Formats: sequence, structure tokens, C-alpha cells
Amino acid sequence: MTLKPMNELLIEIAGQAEKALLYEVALTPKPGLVDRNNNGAHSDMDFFTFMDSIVSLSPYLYQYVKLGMEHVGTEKELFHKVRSMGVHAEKAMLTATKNINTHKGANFSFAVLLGATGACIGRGLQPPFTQNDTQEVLSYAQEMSRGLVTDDFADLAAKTSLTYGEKLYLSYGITGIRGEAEAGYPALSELILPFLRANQGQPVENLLLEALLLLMSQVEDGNIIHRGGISAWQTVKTETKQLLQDSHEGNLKELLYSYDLVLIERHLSPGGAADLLSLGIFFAKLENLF
Ligand SMILES: CC(C)(COP(=O)(O)OP(=O)(O)OC[C@H]1O[C@@H](n2cnc3c(N)ncnc32)[C@H](O)[C@@H]1O)[C@@H](O)C(=O)NCCC(=O)NCCS
Ligand SMILES: Nc1ncnc2c1ncn2[C@@H]1O[C@H](COP(=O)(O)OP(=O)(O)OP(=O)(O)O)[C@@H](O)[C@H]1O
Repeated sequence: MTLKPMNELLIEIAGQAEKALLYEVALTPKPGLVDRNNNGAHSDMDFFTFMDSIVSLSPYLYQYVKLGMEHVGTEKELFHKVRSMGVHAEKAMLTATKNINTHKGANFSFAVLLGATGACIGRGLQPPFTQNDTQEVLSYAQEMSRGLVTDDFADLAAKTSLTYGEKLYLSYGITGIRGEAEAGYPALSELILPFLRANQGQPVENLLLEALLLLMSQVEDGNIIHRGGISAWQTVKTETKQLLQDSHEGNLKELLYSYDLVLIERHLSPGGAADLLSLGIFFAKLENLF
């Protein structure tokens, strides 16, 4: 096998991440989320806000991979490098969206996972990825994120203003996106990627909408919980399990258009599941699944 030059790989990997963000927002109909049909349960953003946001993040996606490829040192040191870059990316995103949080969680996770992907590529991994290659990247990301929950949530009592993630940890012990990273993204390795691999060949939009429902039925979604509390989250998990049982290729979109209205009425949006979906799409692209 001929090896591709590093700069080609860099462009290819960052491009797959950008594509994943574009696919996620373009997928329609998504319950409660911004899509091509409506703004879901959001009054402050629309499809175009997401276009602005993705373009603002694009150079940083490239930088995360580059930092990983060029990294010499421990996994933890790479985490600190990509997170500092991530803080700049978040500022660029907020400037582009006029202070609306479109991709805060996605930016954080792509920083970690693109850094990890770059580091593994620097050690010889080449796309297309096998399932084992993806696992190697997730294990590297887990190592990068070791101690994150404890480190980030130390001394919260002394803080005067808290983020939603911090509030959820104090109120319910929910670790959200930080816990997911520290565990090596089990929602990817145990849930969405096995589903996408097993259902390869199906029409992409239907496949990814079903994958979103699967995530909504199981993930500890910080967005749903901060807006609706624990009971609203339990209800969404039960309802999406039922939708998965009732759906088939012919009626999936019809069921989702109706459920979108239900979540809009309840002012609920599964932003955590949406972020995990875009991360899943990224690895599916690297594995050439569609
Ligand atoms: C860790 C991040 C996401 C900040 O966390 P914060 O508590 O503000 O966010 P919060 O937990 O509310 O969630 C952010 C987003 O994550 C997504 N999300 C929520 N739950 C999940 C989940 N289970 N899985 C995946 N994504 C999720 C949602 O899209 C949500 O909007 C990140 O923005 C970050 O690291 N920022 C830099 C912080 C920093 O270093 N500051 C300087 C030192 S204080
Ligand atoms: N297609 C999408 N539509 C809407 N939100 C999405 C989409 N994809 C991902 N998200 C995630 O959902 C989050 C937005 O949810 P939410 O509006 O609850 O965030 P917030 O700004 O933290 O809270 P609030 O607006 O309630 O004060 C973003 O962080 C984003 O990552």
C-alpha cells in the first residue's frame, strides 16, 4: 500500500469532520433540532446560523488534526493543546453566530477526537479505517481525557456563574459530555457505530435519522435535561424506543415530522444526541460506510 503524504491526510480528515457537521444539520426531519424544515425548539438559530458556525470552525478542525499529527509527548499534553485551540474556536464560532451556541459540545468533542485521530495517523494509521483503527483512536481519546470529570468539576462550589454542564453535575451528578469523553465515547463504540456498520447500504438519510433516534433513546443528553429536567428526559427515552419499534423505511419520516411537533411544544432539543451523531458520521466516513 502506498502511503499518502501527511498534508493530504490532514485535508482529508478535517474535510470528513466538516462533512459530518454539514450532514448532521442537513438531516431532516430531526425532532426538536434545527434542520432544513424548521428551527425545532430553537428561537435564536436557524439552518443558516449553522452554515456560519461550520465555516467558522473549519480552520480549527484542520488545526486539531495538525496538532495531533505533530504531537510529541503524552496524551494528556495533547488534550491541553487541543482544548486551548478549542477555546479560540469557540470564540470564533460565537462571533460568527452573534453569540449563539450552535456547536459548543461538537467543537469540544471534535477537538479531542481529531487530535487523537491526528496522533494515531502520525503513528502510521491510514484511512480507510477498520473497526480496530477507530477503536485505537477512541482509546487514545480516552487516555487524553483521563481525570477530566474530576479536574473540571473540582471547586465548583467556589464559582459564581455556572455552565449548564456544571449545574447538571451539582444537581444530579450527571457528567454529560465530559463523562462521555473520559469513558472513551461509548455512545460511539457501543451504540451508533455498531448500528451504522450493521446497516450499511441503506439510504443514508433514513439510516442517520434512525441512528439519531437510537442515540436519543439511550444517551444522557445534557440539553434535554437542562431544558426539561430528568422526567422529561426519561419520557423522551421511552418515546424514542417506541418510535424505533414502530418505524420502518416507509413511515420513518412521517413519524419524525409528528414527533418534531411534540418536542417543539415541550421546548425540548436533543443537542447532545445531535453532537454524538455528527461524531458517529465522522468515523463512519473514515470507515467508508457510506
Ligand atoms: C467541555 C465544554 C463542552 C464546556 O462545557 P459546558 O459545561 O459549558 O457545557 P455543557 O456541559 O452544558 O454542554 C455543552 C454541549 O455538549 C453537548 N452535550 C450534552 N450532553 C452530551 C452528551 N451526553 N454527549 C455528547 N454531547 C453532549 C450539547 O451540545 C451541549 O450543548 C467545552 O466548551 C470546553 O471545554 N470549553 C472550554 C472550557 C475551558 O477550558 N475554559 C477555560 C477554563 S475555565
Ligand atoms: N441541528 C441542531 N439543532 C439544534 N441544536 C443542535 C443541533 N446540532 C447540535 N446541537 C446542539 O445543541 C446545543 C444547543 O442547545 P441549547 O439551545 O439548549 O443550548 P444552550 O445555548 O446551551 O441553551 P439555551 O439556548 O436553552 O439557553 C448546541 O450546543 C449544539 O451543539
